[in-house]
Amino acid sequence: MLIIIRPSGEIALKSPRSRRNFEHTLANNIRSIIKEGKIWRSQGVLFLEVNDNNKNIEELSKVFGIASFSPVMSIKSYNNNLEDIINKAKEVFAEIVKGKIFSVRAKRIGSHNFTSLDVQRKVGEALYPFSRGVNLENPEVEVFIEIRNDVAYFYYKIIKGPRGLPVGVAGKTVVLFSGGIDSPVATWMMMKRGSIPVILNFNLGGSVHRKFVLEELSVLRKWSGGHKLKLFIVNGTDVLIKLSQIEKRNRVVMLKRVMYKVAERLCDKANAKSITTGESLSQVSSQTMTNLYVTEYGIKYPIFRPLIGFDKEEIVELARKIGTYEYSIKLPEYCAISTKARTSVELDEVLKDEKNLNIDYEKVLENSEVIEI
Ligand SMILES: Nc1ncnc2c1ncn2[C@@H]1O[C@H](COP(=O)(O)OP(=O)(O)OP(=O)(O)O)[C@@H](O)[C@H]1O
Repeated sequence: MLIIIRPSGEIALKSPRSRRNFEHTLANNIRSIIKEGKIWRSQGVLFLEVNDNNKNIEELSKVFGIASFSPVMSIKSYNNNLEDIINKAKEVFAEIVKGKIFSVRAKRIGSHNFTSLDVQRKVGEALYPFSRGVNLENPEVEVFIEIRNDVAYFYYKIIKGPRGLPVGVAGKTVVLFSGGIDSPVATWMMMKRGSIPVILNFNLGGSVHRKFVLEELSVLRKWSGGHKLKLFIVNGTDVLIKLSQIEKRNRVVMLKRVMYKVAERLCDKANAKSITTGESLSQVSSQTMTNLYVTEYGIKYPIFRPLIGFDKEEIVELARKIGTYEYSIKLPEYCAISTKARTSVELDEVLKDEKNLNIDYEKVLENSEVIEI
């Protein structure tokens, strides 16, 4: 089976060098998902040749960097002969247009002694007797012919990809991953922009928490362009016990600060250049602008919050589409940390608490469980 894969529109807008790199990463990602066959680049698209029974093809709709793809039939070296194209079109499409109102769409790259309009008209005429008529604006089925130099491709299915950029082109980010609804969506958004997530979870609910995090990550793994996901699980209850030494009103922001600080150490270790969270402005009291300012004060890496402007309904909609929602909602409430924060903590107080607590972030990270998914 031959498949034509169209990269996201924005890849085509890059400089020739970046475009080549992006397409190359996309091809590698596809290769590691499809696991067999041949893949090659040609004039802005990728071609993939695989066994007809390859079930992994469906996974292409989750590969970032793909705008769409189509299984195609092709004829080679037809010597600029429109008759050959018409005959092949009849062979491929007669059954598809049978009893239906249809339209033919044709595109061309290269020099030929006919135009795309000629192809549409002639193939339309040839298919007409099999059909119920032609309607260019509102057909029941569309059939496509794409002529690229001396090869003509025929297809009738355009399957959408998720667009975005191939995972791997944008470097690594450490994601603070709670297992709630938001952070899996934030992880997905960063992968959509080409970043490889390194997952950091503070376990606050023992084996139940661990189980849901792993399940959500196995869903996200389907969107990772074949890249393995590395998960670091920190013992969050140990941290909570330490935090019982400070005033209740500062604990939630302090816990978040500990998370950011450990994430900072993990960035150093994993060569990641940013931290990502699932925070959305003012969603809960720990996510007010003041509290976010205090939480991230002095952190040396940029903090990305891809959901900052989203409301909960929008996030839920995305979580459903991604497939993590059904696991996130089962995560018990005790794993949510933000319910009892003051909306505006004092930076000086928190910095003083931090000094007194004197947590060894390096050690916290060293003691984490590391899993590769
Ligand atoms: N246990 C945790 N381990 C790692 N990161 C966490 C943890 N709890 C919270 N975070 C990070 O802080 C962000 C905000 O968490 P918070 O509990 O305040 O809000 P939330 O809306 O419930 O987020 P989520 O739905 O992702 O749990 C999370 O999106 C995540 O990035």
